[in-house]
Amino acid sequence: MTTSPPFASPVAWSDAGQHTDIWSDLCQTLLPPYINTCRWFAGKARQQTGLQMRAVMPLLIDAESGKVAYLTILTVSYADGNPESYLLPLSFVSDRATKERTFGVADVPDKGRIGEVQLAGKAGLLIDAIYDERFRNALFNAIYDNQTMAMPEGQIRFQRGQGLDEGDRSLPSRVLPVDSSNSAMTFGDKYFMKLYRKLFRETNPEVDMVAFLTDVGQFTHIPAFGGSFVWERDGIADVTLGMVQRMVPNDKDSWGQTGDYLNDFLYAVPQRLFTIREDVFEKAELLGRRTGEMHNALYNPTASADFAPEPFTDEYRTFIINRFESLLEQRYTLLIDRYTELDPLAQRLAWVFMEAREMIEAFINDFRTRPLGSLRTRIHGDYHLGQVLATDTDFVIIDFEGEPESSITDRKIKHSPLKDVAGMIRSYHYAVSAKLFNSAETEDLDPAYLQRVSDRWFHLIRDTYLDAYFDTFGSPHPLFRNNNEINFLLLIYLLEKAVYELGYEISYRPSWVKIPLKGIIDVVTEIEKIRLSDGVTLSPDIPMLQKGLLR
Ligand SMILES: Nc1ncnc2c1ncn2[C@@H]1O[C@H](COP(=O)(O)OP(=O)(O)O)[C@@H](O)[C@H]1O
Ligand SMILES: O=P(O)(O)O[C@H]1O[C@H](CO)[C@@H](O[C@H]2O[C@H](CO)[C@@H](O)[C@H](O)[C@H]2O)[C@H](O)[C@H]1O
Repeated sequence: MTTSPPFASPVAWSDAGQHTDIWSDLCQTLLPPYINTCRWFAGKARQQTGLQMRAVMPLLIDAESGKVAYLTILTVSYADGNPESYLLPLSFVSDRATKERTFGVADVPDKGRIGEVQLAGKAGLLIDAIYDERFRNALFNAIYDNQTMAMPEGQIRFQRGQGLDEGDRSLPSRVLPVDSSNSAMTFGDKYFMKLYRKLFRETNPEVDMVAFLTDVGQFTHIPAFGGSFVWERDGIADVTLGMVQRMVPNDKDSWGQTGDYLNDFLYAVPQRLFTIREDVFEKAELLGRRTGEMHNALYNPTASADFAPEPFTDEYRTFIINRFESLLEQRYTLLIDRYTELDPLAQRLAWVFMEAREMIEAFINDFRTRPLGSLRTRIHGDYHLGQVLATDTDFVIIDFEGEPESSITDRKIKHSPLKDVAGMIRSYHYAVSAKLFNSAETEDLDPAYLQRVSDRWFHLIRDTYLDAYFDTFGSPHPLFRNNNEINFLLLIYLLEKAVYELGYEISYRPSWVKIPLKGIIDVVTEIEKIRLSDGVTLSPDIPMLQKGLLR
């Protein structure tokens, strides 16, 4: 990624920390196009109105040469809604470094290249510093050494956790080639470091969830905690910048493992054979059990207020209803804006969703008054197959950061654990839909046949997962009052998750939009069944689901 002519400034890279001009110039030139290519930048689908440099924090990355990188915080403003802040670490690699055969331009992959720059007459490349090994090492060693670094504003506190072993300083590192909401690095293939991209003025929930699950819940199916680094300022809430965990040796996550199993399934589909290997059921059962154990560990009536279980209060109901309404509003607006870019099937599904608006709103409204005796606790919050690493014989659950779209305060709200269960059920639905509807093997098959087969696979795996999950609680359990409440809450959370996913896919993977749309329509079909058998709950003047539009 290059620009021509290169960005030029009379200021040398090592002095740039004191010069605000260079940063405001970069915010007008190289940085906006760059961040719009990054997977971690969530504002791509929104109308951006400006980019400002909020903070510039120097970090010494090479003591001998005095080289620095900068941890910068960018604030992006939008035509609608609140601004967002992102962490972008920056490093400068001079052309000369390449000639001297030290770390150089050629070592930086395309996705890390921000643009060519000329600083105080020195030509080189401005890069995302995670691609500079010296920067990665500086972060890791600062955690190992429990350093505190004074910054122009406040300080960065690096804190080592129990999972980081003595002697493991200065390990070789690399950036993991995963495309996700944050950036992932490994050290000595023994430690995993996550650099948070979207920042909030609050401790990241991942840090307190992992601490609670390890110290109080004694839950062992998460990676051991290796430390964190946090930006601290007087009188302002801390901002978590990154975290280290033990690396879990795994071939793939459960999304990849389920995808492999689905390949076997897929090859038999054109021959009209329905075959699911016993291993697939065993894995779904084991995952149901591990999910139940995680929720048992999070259910602790004697825990401090942050984690103690709570009933379904009016305040919570209002929170869910308001969130649902604003999610729906945003999603309908996004769908209308992007409608012409959708493929024909997605367009038909989008119509059914739009026609179902009144029914969905009436269902959500029912949540306001329905008596609920179940309880709420802290939960994972963004639970799906990609958040579960598959080891040889078991599972390890990762990424307790919560939903990337929500504020940190909202991510700490207690929910029924069924919200996580709904997340995993949605994920099984995603896995089979993505495989059957996006593969060459099934391209020529009748879509109605594919849909039947896909639904059958999904229902069998979902029920296996659910049975194993509920078995871990024994019966009855204070978290779940009765089956009626379980069914109602699952529907609410399934619908909420699918509506959330719709926005996620429009922003990140438009060709996948039909998967959450189908998920929404399936839940609305279930709601309609309730409505037909219970004329009292929902008003009869609301139109029925317009499935005819799918033809
Ligand atoms: N402790 C770990 N050990 C090994 N790999 C991990 C570990 N934690 C995360 N990963 C890998 O990094 C990817 C991204 O991590 P995740 O926590 O999901 O980040 P994000 O918040 O960006 O979604 C995961 O999908 C997984 O492949
Ligand atoms: O893992 P993240 O915290 O970045 O979560 C976000 O990205 C997920 C995709 O990577 C997204 O998950 C959706 O797609 C998955 C398949 O790729 C599927 O298994 C999930 O069920 C579906 O929700 C997640 O919603 C988003 O928050």
